[in-house]
Amino acid sequence: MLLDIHTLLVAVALATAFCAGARLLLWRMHLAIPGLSRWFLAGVSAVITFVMIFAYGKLQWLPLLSSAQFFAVIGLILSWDGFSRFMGKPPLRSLVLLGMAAVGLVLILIAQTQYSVATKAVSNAVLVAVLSLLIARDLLFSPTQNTPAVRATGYIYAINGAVFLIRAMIARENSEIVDLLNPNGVAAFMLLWLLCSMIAITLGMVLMTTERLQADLDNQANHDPLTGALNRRSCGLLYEKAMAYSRRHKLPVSVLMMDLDEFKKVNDYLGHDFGDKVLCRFVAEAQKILREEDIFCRFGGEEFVALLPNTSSDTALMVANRLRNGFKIDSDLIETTKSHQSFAITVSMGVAEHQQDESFESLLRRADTALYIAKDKGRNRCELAE
Ligand SMILES: Nc1nc2c(ncn2[C@@H]2O[C@H](COP(=O)(O)OP(=O)(O)OP(=O)(O)O)[C@@H](O)[C@H]2O)c(=O)[nH]1
Repeated sequence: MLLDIHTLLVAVALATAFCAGARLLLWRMHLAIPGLSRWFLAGVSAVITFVMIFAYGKLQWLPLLSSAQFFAVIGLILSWDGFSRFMGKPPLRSLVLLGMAAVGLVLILIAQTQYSVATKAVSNAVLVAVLSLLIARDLLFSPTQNTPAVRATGYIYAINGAVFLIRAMIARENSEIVDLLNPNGVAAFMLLWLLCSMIAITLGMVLMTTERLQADLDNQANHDPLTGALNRRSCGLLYEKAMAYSRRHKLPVSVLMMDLDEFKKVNDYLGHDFGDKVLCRFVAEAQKILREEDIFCRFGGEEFVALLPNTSSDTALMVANRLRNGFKIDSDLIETTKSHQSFAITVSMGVAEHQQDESFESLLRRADTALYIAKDKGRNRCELAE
């Protein structure tokens, strides 16, 4: 197969420019997602790199080659910073600046003192390999974002690291052969790899962004925006599953139906915003006290439901009272800060254990009846269903 080096170089430069354009669009379309601006700037750096390599090919002026290497490394540092921001890690701001200054300085010195081409080729390849492997490590071993697109992008960076390590080894033996403008198989392979990896990485960035948007959508569809608790829609499915599991394994399962007391008064006297804060506090308290396997959701307004798998009514009543007391202590604090309005913010609960062959609706109805008995008996109490 005959591959013309200059045609390949033009193809890589064009593909890089298209990729930078795609990254610009990605960033402008999703300004709220962190890191995308860095990916675009990295794309611009890559374009500058190839323009400089091209110019070096024409002019044979060594500082152009050093600048190309400088921009290649800056591009990688910007990408790394972008991935860190995207994954919610602290940005590499100081590292970026330090890296830019150090690499720039070293490359300018190398260009001026005219070290051998081999030294430059080896040092540049090692630098690119190390940065690529660092990015790959962040993507492949992320504890929070282990998604297919993140892993796939991580693998591309890992392969890039390996390719550049091999390039460094070849450059140590023969610096001429790794020269991208030298028409030989190594240079052609390198240009082809750069073409493919640039497209694959940009595609990876697009897919990572799509995954993020999908996760945000799922989150919005399943959670109450005010308190962050699961909403009624998403709980339906989870409840069905938990009930089916308990039925199959003949395990007890109980339900807590909870309603904040005289919440209208809270809103009327202390304001709607304050009411919102009380709702959030209640959810925080519930999430602190309930177990991970318990399914807690905001059923609507100031009403909440929790399904407690593998829990009998006695234990459920104990949990309900613990939650009621925990929330009351919290509300006492609120009361002292608003001393001119003296009423306690409390919660009433109805507790019901699932009976054999009972439907979920009937279980909820019994818990609801118990809740209204608790309200009738003066509120701030938990009642067990018949
Ligand atoms: N701040 C705030 N208030 C809400 C929200 N959702 C529902 N509410 C209010 O909750 C109050 C519920 O009032 P009611 O149904 O009369 O019940 P209550 O005042 O709690 O009385 P009892 O349940 O009998 O103790 C209404 O005033 C609603 O406006 C919300 O998201 N934020």
